Amino acid sequence: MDLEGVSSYCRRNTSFLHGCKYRDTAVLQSAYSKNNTEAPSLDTTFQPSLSEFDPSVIAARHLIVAAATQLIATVQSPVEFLQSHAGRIYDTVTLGFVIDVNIPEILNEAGTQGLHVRQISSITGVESSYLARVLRYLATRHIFKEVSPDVFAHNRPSSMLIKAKSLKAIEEDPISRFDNAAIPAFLHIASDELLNSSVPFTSFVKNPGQASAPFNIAYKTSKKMWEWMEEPGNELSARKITAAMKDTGDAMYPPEIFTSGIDGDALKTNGVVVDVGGGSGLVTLALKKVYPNLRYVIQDLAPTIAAAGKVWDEKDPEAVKIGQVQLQVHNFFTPQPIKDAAVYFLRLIIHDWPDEDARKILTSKHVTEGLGSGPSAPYPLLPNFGAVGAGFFTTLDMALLTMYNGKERTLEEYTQLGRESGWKLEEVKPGKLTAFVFTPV
Ligand SMILES: C[S@@+](CC[C@H](N)C(=O)[O-])C[C@H]1O[C@@H](n2cnc3c(N)ncnc32)[C@H](O)[C@@H]1O
Repeated sequence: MDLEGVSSYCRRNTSFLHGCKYRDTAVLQSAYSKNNTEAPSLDTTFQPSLSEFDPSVIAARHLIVAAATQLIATVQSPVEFLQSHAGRIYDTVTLGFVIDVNIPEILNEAGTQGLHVRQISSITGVESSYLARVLRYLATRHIFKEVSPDVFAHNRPSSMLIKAKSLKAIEEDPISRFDNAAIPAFLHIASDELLNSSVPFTSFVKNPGQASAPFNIAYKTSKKMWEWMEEPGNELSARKITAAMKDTGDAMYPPEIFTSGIDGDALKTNGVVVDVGGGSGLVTLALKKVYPNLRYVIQDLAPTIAAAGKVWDEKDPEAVKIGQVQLQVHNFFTPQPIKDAAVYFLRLIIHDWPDEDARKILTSKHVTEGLGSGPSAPYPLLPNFGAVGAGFFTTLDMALLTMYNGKERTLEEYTQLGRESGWKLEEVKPGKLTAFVFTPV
């Protein structure tokens, strides 16, 4: 069913919700045609276009999804509604499985006519009846489509599961299979490290004194996940997490959300920006494009800095060669070696840690980023747009609790954290990722 079909179906069947009405789907359609791109269709693979970041598209999309989700919660039998929620664990499990056995790449190479499960079985070595059941579970939830009985092909959401390498390259070098494939890496982590760590969730929350986080109970380690990743045997986890962090930003967010976090033009030429816990330097890449007169230091733990070196060799080797960008091994619980930086930029760092550790990290930093905020949805929708608005951040909040006993913080919580560590909250720059600007007290 195309967009107009969904819209007219909704109009015919309910007059209840503000969001799921013709106006919003019409806004979507006109925004796509303004950008000369096709409005989304479930039947075609995802083609990124400018329209994805068009503010009117984002606003209309949020309203439609918030309305549709609320409509389901309202009209579905509460028993069925809860049952379907309890079963969502299998969304995680089946997504992890298809990614693990490279089905997205196999179907990509098969093309639009799709492939019978028997043929998928001969490539993966997985029994075809299991494949049919898993793929049907996902196709029933609009991930992949069953083009004829037992024949599956890609659709719009499933096309995002395709990794960045061919099947042959993946088979030749399995450890690198998630490199440059942020979304598959993220979903695989969800079905593996995150799912394992979620088993002791209830036990931890009832008795938080027993370990640092649910992750530590599940993996029988006292190390934080970042240190655990460095142990022999955990190389694939480390590669996946680096991959998931590296490009999630590129795929999900426009670069302005980083660059608007600092007023780089107001800083002195050659002023230093320290990208603390910078991973592969995604933030620095975006900042350097917009503020080329500044110098940058990307700090992280040794294995991540080694991986970052490879990324910069590919993306901007000159910047490292001339010293404009420096990659530095630094543990942020030890004293900051760069004393006179203009800005210490922390993205997605503080939320990984409980308050006590967050206070230790915040000894010499100026900018951090946290919870998204934006306009409220109209009545009768949930003001935070429910699953589509605050939804991702509440999921992230649970994942952070599970992996590190970290948390997404509110403005008040950030203000308090700053106050307790000698920093005054100067400014809040709203956006998809809100930037909180702190200066020393
Ligand atoms: C959630 S990622 C954020 C990466 C990056 N700031 C970004 O926004 O893409 C957290 C980063 O913190 C790093 N990290 C964890 N513990 C650290 C420590 N003790 N010292 C320095 N970096 C650390 C991890 O290696 C990882 O790259």
